[in-house]
Amino acid sequence: MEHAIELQNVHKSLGAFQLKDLSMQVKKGFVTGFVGGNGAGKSTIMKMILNLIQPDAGVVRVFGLEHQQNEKAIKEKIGFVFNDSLFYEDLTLRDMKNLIAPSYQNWDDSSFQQYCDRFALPLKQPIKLFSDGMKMKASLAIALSHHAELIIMDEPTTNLDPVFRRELIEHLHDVMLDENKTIFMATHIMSDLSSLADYITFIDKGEIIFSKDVHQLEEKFAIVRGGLELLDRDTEQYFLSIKRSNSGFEALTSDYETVVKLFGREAVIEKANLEEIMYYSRGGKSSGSTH
Ligand SMILES: Nc1ncnc2c1ncn2[C@@H]1O[C@H](COP(=O)(O)OP(=O)(O)OP(=O)(O)O)[C@@H](O)[C@H]1O
Repeated sequence: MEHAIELQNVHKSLGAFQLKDLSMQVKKGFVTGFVGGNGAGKSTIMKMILNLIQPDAGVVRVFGLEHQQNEKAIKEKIGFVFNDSLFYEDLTLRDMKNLIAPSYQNWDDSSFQQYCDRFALPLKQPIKLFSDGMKMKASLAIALSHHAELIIMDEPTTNLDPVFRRELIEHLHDVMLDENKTIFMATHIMSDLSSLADYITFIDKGEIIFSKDVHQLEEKFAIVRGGLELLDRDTEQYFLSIKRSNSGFEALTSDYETVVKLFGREAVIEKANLEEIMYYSRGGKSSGSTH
């Protein structure tokens, strides 16, 4: 299957921060949530996908194409929505649209009009009078109006109140139902992803810890709590990370069924939610045994 995004053996140094030999893929036609703590490297990777920064080594492909030879073609295929407003805020949305539209071959004015109606965006008001939620919707309307196949969103819901957040997520649902798009979205708000995302890619300190199907995460990942006497070389292999204390251990497994068979009632085993999976995965391999 052709991937919407592919990073292969990418290296990048930014001050003290490094991406070392990073490889990842984003599946075409699905929503992938990109999660990880502050400074994990999400924006850096998104900027590389948009060709705003370049890797020191390695390859970035968008729909199989590399930026160097296909800058214009890739630009047509990507729409981006960032947390910070990228507009000249003294302009009206109509003026802003008139400024942006000529740079896209596939710009579709009637589609833009439809999204502005759907998102209740006023065209004749200066953008500085828009709320954060309206600015976000305006970015999305522009991203969708040049028929971008890939929508990249960097924390689109961070500044939004719960009502606007839900509305935006519903619009994204509609976009996925209506059209054959790929959405790659960085966020810290896990509840946004549980209803929207098909896949989750988790990055920590510049390292991809996992990239998995949401259902697989829900079905297979669990938190196990028990006494230290349950841990030995055999049992530890079923855990991705283990936190030990005087009163016992807490561990993350990606093999719920086997661990239930192994420990039965000797341990407390509960399915893990996304936040717990991230919390226990943090630090990756250094925080405990791996398999
Ligand atoms: N131009 C730069 N010069 C030096 N360091 C940089 C530069 N740009 C980013 N960094 C560093 O790279 C690291 C990764 O930053 P990045 O913005 O990609 O993280 P993030 O996962 O998007 O974080 P957040 O969730 O807080 O937005 C951070 O430690 C940041 O300080």
